[in-house]
Amino acid sequence: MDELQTILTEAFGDSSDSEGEEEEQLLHAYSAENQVNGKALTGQSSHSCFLIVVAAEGWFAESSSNQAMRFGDLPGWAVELSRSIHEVILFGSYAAELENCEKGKEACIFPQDLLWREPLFDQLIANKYQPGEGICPHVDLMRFEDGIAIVSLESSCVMHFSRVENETCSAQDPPHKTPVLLTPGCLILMWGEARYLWKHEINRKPGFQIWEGQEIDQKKRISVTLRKLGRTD
Ligand SMILES: O=C(O)CCC(=O)C(=O)O
Ligand SMILES: [Fe+2]
Repeated sequence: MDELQTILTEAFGDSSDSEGEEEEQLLHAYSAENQVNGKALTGQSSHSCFLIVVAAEGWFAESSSNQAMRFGDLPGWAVELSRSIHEVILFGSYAAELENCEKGKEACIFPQDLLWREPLFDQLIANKYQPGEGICPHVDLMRFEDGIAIVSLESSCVMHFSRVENETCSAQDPPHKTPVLLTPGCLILMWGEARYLWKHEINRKPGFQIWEGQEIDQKKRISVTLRKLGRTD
């Protein structure tokens, strides 16, 4: 097994051993609210692999650089990452189905048509945020297809989701925001309503990163977002 595979296996587990207990512990399907189809699948503690590969790419070597993008052929590690996300979704869907079956609910972590498209992702963006820096409320550009994955690294933070139609809210009537806790190594999957009808944001200014009544200490944070460009024909 090559080094990259070892690193990815540490982060996501060995998908070939789908009956292993390790994998069972590996994934904790997490969803903030049922109406938000953004799910986070939390891997084991080790997410240093992505930091290693991001460093190896030489991205962020300059303190002034805080964003790197790739279109089309993704670097090998991102292809591996896409594969791991695919495996995680397959396993997570199975686990969610079992759980929801008992509750008589429908389960879908990521739609099958998106999961099996080729390639799963062909655009990558890595963002580096210093403490206090975040991202304003937005819906990702329509040039990207449905089905977006974000891997959140280093600092924990809270991502807030708010309905698009809340745009007209006044200062007296601020939009309702649904918080989702992102711990290091979290995978966020945005599709359907969560991708098109909800804005997402990370406000890391003091007073906004509250989880269970506690302000989360904000450190440097890196995220890796994977998307697929829409067809132009
Ligand atoms: O940094 C993040 O987790 C979010 C990134 C994001 O929303 C974007 O690049 O569109
Ligand atoms: Fe986004």
